[in-house]
Amino acid sequence: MTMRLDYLSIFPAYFDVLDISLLGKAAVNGLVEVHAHDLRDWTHDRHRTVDDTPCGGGAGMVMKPDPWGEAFDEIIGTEPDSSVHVIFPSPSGAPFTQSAAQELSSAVRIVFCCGRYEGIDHRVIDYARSMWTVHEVSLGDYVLNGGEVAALAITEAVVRLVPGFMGNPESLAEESFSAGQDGLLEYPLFTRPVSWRGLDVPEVLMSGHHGRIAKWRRDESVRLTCERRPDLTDSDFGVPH
Ligand SMILES: Nc1nc2cc(Br)ccc2s1
Repeated sequence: MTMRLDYLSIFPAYFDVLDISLLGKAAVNGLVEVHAHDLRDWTHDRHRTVDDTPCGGGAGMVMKPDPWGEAFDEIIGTEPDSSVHVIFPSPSGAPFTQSAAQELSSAVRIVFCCGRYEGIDHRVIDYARSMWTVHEVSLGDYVLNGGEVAALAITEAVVRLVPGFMGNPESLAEESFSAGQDGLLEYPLFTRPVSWRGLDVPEVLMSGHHGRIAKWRRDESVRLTCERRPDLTDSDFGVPH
């Protein structure tokens, strides 16, 4: 099954980067198909205008609905289809999570709508909700200049979970937030040399005692999660299962 990814943006060149590294390889072996589109291709005036002043006043500009609607008609179609996932990165979106990435990794089509300026006319999102499965998502409590960087981050989080993408899918099981980690942060990692600039690999990791190593790793994951992400902990984490 090939996952088709479309990107609508006034800066489609942001997505040239998807031709390199693992993502490029996935495209080559047919796992994903990437299409970036310039929203201005659906304007009809000499200046290829995509924005206008906000109704009700206020600073900045808002993206006009017309180009988005015409782009949707051509890229996605005019019939409702809940199997199409349309993602609007937005500072006011719901936090994007690893479980959302996991769910999206089985999608057949994902369309990223990258806003600029102060944002997109809300009717575009309302229209999209009437047609497809829409996700308004945020990557964190900070504001970017547009949705493109967020779309790239979401793409990477999703595509790496597509079956067949990662050479060694076992490595996914032990990552932060993965189910295999019980949603805990990943433990610290070490490799050779055993001693480096006066800093040594924890002895337990060199002991060859798998039970002790597993316990050390679990304890470190719980410690890190409690320290850095108390929002992820619940009363159970303190007590190893
Ligand atoms: N954190 C985020 N900031 C922004 C800004 C714009 Br403009 C569009 C999308 C996003 S996602």
